[in-house]
Amino acid sequence: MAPRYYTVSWDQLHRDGKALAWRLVERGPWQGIVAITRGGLIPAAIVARELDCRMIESASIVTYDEEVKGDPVVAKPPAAALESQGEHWLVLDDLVDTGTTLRVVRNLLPKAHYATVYAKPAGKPLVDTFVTEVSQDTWILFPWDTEQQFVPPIAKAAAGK
Ligand SMILES: O=P(O)(O)OC[C@H]1O[C@H](OP(=O)(O)OP(=O)(O)O)[C@H](O)[C@@H]1O
Ligand code: HPA
Ligand SMILES: [Mg+2]
Repeated sequence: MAPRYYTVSWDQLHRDGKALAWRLVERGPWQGIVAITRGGLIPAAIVARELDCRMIESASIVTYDEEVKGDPVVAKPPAAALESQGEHWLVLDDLVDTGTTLRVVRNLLPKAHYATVYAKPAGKPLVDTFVTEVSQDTWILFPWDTEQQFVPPIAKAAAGK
């Protein structure tokens, strides 16, 4: 398990998604957006709203079971973007970590533009545009993977109560 966590709230994700849209608007116009499910779906909705884009395709690459990594499998190819090899399409994901997922999609859509909200160093060469970098040993906690819960006061935690 990764020793550090970077917790992202819904508000922060919305702000960071809009910051990504600002960077992408000047690179358009885009034929459409390919959202990499499932993590890319919410950033894709935020960016699509800001870029006034209504053509949304999806690609499903299954790699992780919670925090355990396996071999990537294309569970659903981005059919609408395949013919043009992704030219003028924007591929969106929530983050790039090792780059395994984007490497698979890049093989399918070599001419697309690749964007993520967050990026770790090993995955950076695979992404064209991102907003925030975190260290490789940080696990990003997204709002859909977490919930708020009670935390005891510091004094009680320190006393082991
Ligand atoms: O750069 P990588 O090492 O490939 O890791 C990044 C990918 O891992 C996560 O998806 P995951 O496979 O967990 O599926 P999910 O989006 O359905 O949660 C994340 O949403 C990225 O798509
Ligand atoms: O840091 C991460 N957070 C959430 N999902 C992930 N999938 C790969 N890396 C991560
Ligand atoms: Mg994902």
